[in-house]
Parts: sequence; C-alpha cells; structure tokens
Amino acid sequence: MNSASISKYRPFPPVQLPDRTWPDQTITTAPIWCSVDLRDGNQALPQPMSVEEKLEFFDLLCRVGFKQIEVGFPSAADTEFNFLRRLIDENRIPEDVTIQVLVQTREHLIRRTFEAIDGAKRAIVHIYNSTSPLQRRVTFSDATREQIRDIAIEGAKLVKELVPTIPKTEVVLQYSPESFSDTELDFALECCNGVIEVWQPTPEKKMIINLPDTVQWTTPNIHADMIEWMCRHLKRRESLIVSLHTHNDRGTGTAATELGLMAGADRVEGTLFGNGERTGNLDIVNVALNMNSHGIPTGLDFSDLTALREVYERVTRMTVGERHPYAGELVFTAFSGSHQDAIKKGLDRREKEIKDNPEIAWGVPYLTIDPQDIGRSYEAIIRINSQSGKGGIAYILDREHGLDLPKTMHPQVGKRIYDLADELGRELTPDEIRDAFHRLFANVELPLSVKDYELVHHTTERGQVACTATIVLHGEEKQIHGMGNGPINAFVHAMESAGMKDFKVTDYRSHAVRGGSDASAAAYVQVQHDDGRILWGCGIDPSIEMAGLKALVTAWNLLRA
Ligand SMILES: CC(=O)SCCNC(=O)CCNC(=O)[C@H](O)C(C)(C)COP(=O)(O)OP(=O)(O)OC[C@H]1O[C@@H](n2cnc3c(N)ncnc32)[C@H](O)[C@@H]1OP(=O)(O)O
Ligand SMILES: CC(C)C(=O)C(=O)O
Repeated sequence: MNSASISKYRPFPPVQLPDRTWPDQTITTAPIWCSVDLRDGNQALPQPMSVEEKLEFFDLLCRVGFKQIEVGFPSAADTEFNFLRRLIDENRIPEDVTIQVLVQTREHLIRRTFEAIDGAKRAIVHIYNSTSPLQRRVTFSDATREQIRDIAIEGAKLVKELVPTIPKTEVVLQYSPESFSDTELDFALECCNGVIEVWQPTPEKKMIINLPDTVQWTTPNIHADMIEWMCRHLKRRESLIVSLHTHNDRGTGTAATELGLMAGADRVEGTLFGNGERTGNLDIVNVALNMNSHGIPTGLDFSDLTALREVYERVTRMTVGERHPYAGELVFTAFSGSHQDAIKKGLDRREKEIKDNPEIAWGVPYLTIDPQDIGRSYEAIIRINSQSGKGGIAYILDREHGLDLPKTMHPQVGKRIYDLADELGRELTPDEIRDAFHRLFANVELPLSVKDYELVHHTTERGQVACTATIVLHGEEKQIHGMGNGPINAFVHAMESAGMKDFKVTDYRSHAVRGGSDASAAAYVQVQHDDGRILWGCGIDPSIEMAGLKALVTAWNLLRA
C-alpha cells in the first residue's frame, strides 16, 4: 500500500488487562470440537453442496469423531431444511452426535428452525445477532446499543418459549454476539449476560456462549485478552461453555484459537482445511494435529488425511493448497540438500533407536510429526531437483531402490545426479534417479568388461582363491589369471598380470538389494589411481562374487572416463 492508502486505516485498541494470565497457560487437553463445515463452510462456497453431498460430508465428519456438527441454517432455504429433515427422518444421526442449527434472532426464522429440528434426539439451537459498532451503524441503520441488546434478548425469550413445543428433542442453547471481535467488551458482555439471564443455565444444563472472531481485525494476543476478559466477567461462568469461532482474515485463525484456549475457552468451532467465508474459518485439522504433535489426544481421527481431503475437495469443489499445514501435497517434502541430509540421518537414527526403545519420542529434523501417522508415506519426503544434495539422492536410492551406498560414495553420485537435474531444469523422479545411477555408476563396461570368471578356493593354501576370468578390453577378448586372499583380490592380481597396474583397491562393501523383484546383490568397490584420484564403482548381479568384480571393473572404467 502507498501512504495515501495506509492513511485510511486505524490501529486496533489493546485490551486493558495488565494481570492477564493466559500467556502462562499451556494447552493440556482438547476442547469440545464443533464442525461448522456444513453451515459456515457451505455458505461460503460458490456452489453450495447438494443434499447428497452434505450427507456424504456429514457421515465423514461423524467418522472423524466430531460429536457436535452444525448442519446448516435450516430456515434459509429448502435445501437446508430438507437436508436436516433427512438426517432426522432417516435416523442418520449417531446416538452420540449432537446436531447444531444456526438462526438469526428473527421470529419467523426461529419458528421455522424449530420445525426443522423437531424429532431430533438432541440439537443445539444457535442464535446470533451482530453487535459491533460498525454493524450497529451500517447494517442495523444506526441502531442503539439498547436496541441491539433487545434483539438478542427477545430472540432468546422466543427460543425459550419454543423449547417445550418439541418435547422429543433435547435442546441445548447457544448464543453468539456476532462480530464479537470488534465489539466493545462491555457491550458484548451486556448482550451475553442478557441472554444468560433469560436462559438461566445451570452447571447441570449448561448453555454455550460463542465469541466469534467473525472478522479478524487484530493480533491473536488481543483476541486472547478479549476471551480472558469475557471468561472473567460472564455471569454464571460455571454454567457456561465458552466457545471460539475464529476466522482467518489476518492468516492467524490457528494462533487466535490456540491463544483463546489458553485464555479459558472450552470449545472450538471450525472446518476441515479451513473452508469458510473469505479467507476461511479456523482449520480444525491444523489445531487438532498441532495438539497431537504435543502428545495431546483430541478425539478426532485424521489418520487418513489424504482420503479425507479427497472427499472434501470433491464435495466442496475447493482445493487444499500444496503448502497447507499437514494436508498439503508438499508439506512433508524436502527438495533442498541440507534438509534432505538431516531428514535422512533422522530417519536412519530413529530406525535404529526404536529397536531398543519402542516408546522413544519422535525427533526427526524438519518433520514435526511422523507423516505415516496421518497416512502419508515416506516416499514423498525427499524429492530431487537441482537444490538437492547427496544425502537426498542416497535416500532415494536406498528407500526406493534398495541400494545402500557407502557414505563416501554419496558425494560422487550426488553431484552427477543433481547436475543432471540442473541441466534438465526440473525435478527427477525416483525411477530417473535409479536409471541415472545405473547408467553412470553401475556395471559400466567400457573400455573393460568381465564376461566370465571361475574361482577356485584352495584348501591347501588357507584363504587363497584362484581366479580365471574372460575379459574384453577395448573390444579384444582375453583370459586372465590371478591368486589372492578373496575373489576381488584375486581378480586385481589377474588384472595386474594383464598390465592394468595403475590402481589399488581401498574399500569394498556389498549387500542384497532390498525390495527388488529379482534377488540381486549390490557391491561397491573403491579404487585409488596412482595419480591420487579415488572413485567408487558399483556392480549389481545375482551372484555376489560377480557383483564385486563388476564393481571393481566399473571403478576402473570410471577412472578412465
Ligand atoms: C457471520 C455469519 O456467518 S452469520 C450467518 C450468515 N449466513 C447466512 O446468512 C446464510 C443464510 N442466510 C440467508 O439465507 C438469508 O440471509 C436469510 C434467509 C436468513 C434472511 O433472508 P432475508 O431476510 O431475505 O435477507 P437478509 O439476510 O438480507 O436480511 C437482512 C435483514 O435482517 C436483519 N438482520 C440480520 N441479522 C439479524 C439478526 N440477527 N436479528 C435481527 N435482524 C437481523 C438485517 O438488519 C436486515 O434488516 P433490514 O432488512 O431491516 O435492513
Ligand atoms: C454466526 C457466527 C458464529 C459466525 O458464523 C461468525 O461470526 O463468523
């Protein structure tokens, strides 16, 4: 914004609460959760959900574990009304789930709402009116505070009057001073206390006071101050469930909710993945998984977040962004080398440590939770482009292709492969990485290849092996012979006898290739040239001995590449 634009905005006044206590609190238990996907989420969709789509979403929310679900604004439209009737008439509401319905404090809408919930076992009737100075002035055409408070009180009285008319339904009452987030605190309190006095809740029959961050105008700490102030001043606090309903205009829906819980709230309304008006409602998945990541059970099951996201994206026609906390496609993926290195080390170490201590706390750099706990696989964690490093490439070859490269081989392989990604200017798939590794570092056959070999283990000369091999050097086939204390050593001596004397073997290791369809062995041989250069070669073959010879030949060839 330029200065002319900026001059039309004003700072938000802080709350005078010098003895605030919320900064010293920690969240140790989960709140009561209420999904508002089918109401606040739905009302914000360019194409609202059909009845069938709402039914599918409702079932999904029940499976996740929500015990309170705001199912709509039944007085608003026939689709809303009919959806609710189907839930009730077709007995689709699980025993332990309470539906919630929203309505403005307007007589005809409240009466219609009671028709809609009649016959449900239990329902929360949620009434609201907007209370902020801006809304009083603009939306309610300069209504006074008294007029607005009376709208709330008259609505509350009508609801109280209608409760006995649907005796089969246990009604729980909820009031929201909508636009609470920019309402003067004393006036929000006056409206809430007015409704509380009408409804007379008790500790046995509590009512819900919902304090919505309808539009986020300020920082989360001020929101927390407002919640703490209300919790201190509301009448009959012990008979109330104080609820939060944060939106996300400043991108701080999650922070405002977390601080609001620290400030004393008991309940949270929000939606999956934060669907909702403008920038959305609070993302309940985000807050619940944040709690899980601190070891707090929430009663919500997000162990198959990908499947949940699929239903959500299909029925709402919204998309979950690639960087969206927990659910985004890329949130457990590292492209950059130093992150890959740390993640690989973290996962390797954890694999070892968990064998001794299955209860060991999660601790892998850059991963706040174990992706597998929400149904994500390790496969997508490390992806390779030109920003990647040797550790990440070794990780892919190891986890995806069962090739556990010696650590000192990582730089040699890593450099060639991320150079390749740089040349191509794009990400490399795990299969492309495997193919490049095979082409550049495994079973390289020019100028030298080994066609055939025979090993004779001498029983008389302990540990000695005689090797006879058929090789092709610069297109010319020949037989070579050598003796040594193992197959590699014997083959080295055979090579020396054929004049290939400018190197020595400095390291060797081998393993079975994990996960491959054919049972192959991989061997790695490190050689040092007389000029000082050190290189690794890899050999892959069903025979472990042949794999070793191929690795040696590959390394020798690479010295000449
Ligand atoms: C922050 C939130 O998410 S709140 C929930 C918002 N959700 C929705 O609005 C979705 C469902 N709503 C609707 O379908 C419609 O708005 C309806 C059916 C409820 C009402 O429709 P209508 O009466 O035709 O229109 P509309 O909503 O524009 O009515 C506005 C009138 O209601 C008044 N009003 C709004 N809220 C309230 C309230 N809580 N109590 C009393 N009057 C109210 C307004 O001041 C305005 O009055 P005016 O006509 O005298 O200026
Ligand atoms: C009705 C209320 C709770 C609401 O949706 C809001 O303020 O955002």
